[in-house]
Amino acid sequence: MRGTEPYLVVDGLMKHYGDGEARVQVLDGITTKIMRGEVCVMLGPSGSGKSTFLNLIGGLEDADGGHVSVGGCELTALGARELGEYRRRELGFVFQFYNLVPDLTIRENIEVTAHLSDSPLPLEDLLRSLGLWEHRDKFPRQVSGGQQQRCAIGRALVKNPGLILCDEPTGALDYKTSKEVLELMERVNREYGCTVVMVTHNAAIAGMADRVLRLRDGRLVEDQVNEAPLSAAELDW
Ligand SMILES: Nc1ncnc2c1ncn2[C@@H]1O[C@H](COP(=O)(O)OP(=O)(O)OP(=O)(O)O)[C@@H](O)[C@H]1O
Repeated sequence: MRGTEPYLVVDGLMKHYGDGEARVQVLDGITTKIMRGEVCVMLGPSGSGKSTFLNLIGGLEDADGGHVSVGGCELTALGARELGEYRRRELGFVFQFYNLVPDLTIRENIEVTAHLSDSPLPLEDLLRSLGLWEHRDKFPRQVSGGQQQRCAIGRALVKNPGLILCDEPTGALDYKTSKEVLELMERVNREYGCTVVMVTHNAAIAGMADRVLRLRDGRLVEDQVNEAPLSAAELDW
């Protein structure tokens, strides 16, 4: 559901780790513009810098050079406190291994982040929409991996964020459950209008993207708009 307004603007983004012989240039001048409401899929081999890219956009790490702006807010100019506020207001994160709190129920895992928002989505509607209503009082260990990932998506979404960053969201799931989670992400994007940036090893997932980015050795070797994305249900691998 791509709009026409640039939402995530990345210009000449640089990041390295280590010094001297141990120095690794992880991101080497990334420049792209992602429109509001786009589903953007980033592909690239292991070690190409995908997670680092997400961490910089998510304000979890500092860049060495270049600029990132999200919804008109220049991240590289923000201090630690303002970055925390940016994450709270604008961002939802979804990880490969769900990262749920084991001692909280499914409902409570989502409720915790709802409290961080000034305008959270209604919890009951969200639990029903995620297919988690009947599991709401269970603990994460009592539900399947797919249900745990649905809960993690709910936790990211309940804040009603502008941007959802997903790092290998289907990496730990089987084929059928992966498709269900991707269909949920598609619905979330359509219904709530949030921009989605999804990092994955699975090239087939690029079929549902409005924009495909491909990283190799810290450089963007592809930045392509997909004029006719497939629905998540049509993906196959
Ligand atoms: N905190 C760190 N300190 C030192 N090197 C790091 C650090 N984080 C990442 N790296 C290195 O940066 C490079 C890119 O890592 P990154 O995790 O961004 O790649 P990736 O494309 O997400 O890989 P994968 O698909 O395996 O998750 C790798 O060579 C990695 O070893």
